[in-house]
Amino acid sequence: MTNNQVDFTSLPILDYSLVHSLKKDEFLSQLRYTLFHIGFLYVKNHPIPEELITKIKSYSTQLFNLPTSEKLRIEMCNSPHFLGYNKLAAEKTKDIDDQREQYDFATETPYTWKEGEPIYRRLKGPNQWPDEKYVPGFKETLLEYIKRLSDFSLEFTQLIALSLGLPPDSLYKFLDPPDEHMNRLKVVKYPPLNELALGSDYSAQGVGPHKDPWITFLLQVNNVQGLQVQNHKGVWIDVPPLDGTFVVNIGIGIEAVTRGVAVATTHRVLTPPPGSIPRISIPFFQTISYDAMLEPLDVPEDIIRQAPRSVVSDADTDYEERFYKNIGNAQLMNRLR
Ligand SMILES: O=C(O)CCC(=O)C(=O)O
Ligand SMILES: [Fe+2]
Repeated sequence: MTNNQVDFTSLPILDYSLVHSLKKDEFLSQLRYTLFHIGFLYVKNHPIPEELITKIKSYSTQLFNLPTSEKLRIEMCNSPHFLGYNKLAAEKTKDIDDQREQYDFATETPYTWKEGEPIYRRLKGPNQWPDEKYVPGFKETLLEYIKRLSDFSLEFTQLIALSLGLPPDSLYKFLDPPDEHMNRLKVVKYPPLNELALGSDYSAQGVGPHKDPWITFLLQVNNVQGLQVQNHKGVWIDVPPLDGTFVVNIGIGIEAVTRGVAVATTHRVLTPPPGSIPRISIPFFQTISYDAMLEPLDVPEDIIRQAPRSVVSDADTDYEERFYKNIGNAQLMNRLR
């Protein structure tokens, strides 16, 4: 650990209203500190309308009450784009089942892959939607939510660039052009331990330790705790749900292109304790272009000098190695495991 390494025991709460005020520099300096030392933050007074969030929260609960036949009709295994429903424990982290049930959705995108193109481009294509008779208005509302989060996340990447002394649109070159940019989102349910039928297996994981690919904006839907991030000593720190906030976190792609100055932090989700209601969350992933090359940006020397490094992590590093080599293939392989 270098001298200027600062550890953390909770996450900062950044006030987005400063961004459109005379105090923008104050926001940028708090953001820079957070990127150097934590890579995870809450943001309050963000631009996503509260009525939209209330609707999305309500739909997210309804999705898990759909008839099983309807869930299975839109199962992810039908989709070459890895969109749709996944049963409990269909995914793994570090070879251990993740005890969560989920739907993956994305910006509605046509399927344009042709024979001869890289196979990972098949990841792009349309959603599988539940029948509107079960969730009237869901499709329109979710697409509106994805659009708003897409705009917010683009603005946020400008702030990251500015805080690191870079031109505001520096990170855009790693994204697809706006008319082809497909962002992804999951609606996730983590049942409590007593509903998992794992006997006395108290090692159940909601999601195992990992880092995200690029940048994530997480909505914690209800008041059930479970998300934790790993600080520099390797200690797991709780990230409790806070009303009116998103949790934002930096992934390995942004860490790579900022020369390690913005840190990607390992996180996990614990299974809720016996007797708890299920935890529901909605992570939105701004998606790096599958064709992107992770060439490092020209971060000014004085910024690089200020940034500490050396972090303890329980995340799976194989994924990172694959990711650096070929982003499209890494994303695809991550799905096929
Ligand atoms: O559900 C959460 O709180 C976080 C989930 C997560 O880390 C992920 O899906 O990458
Ligand atoms: Fe994550």
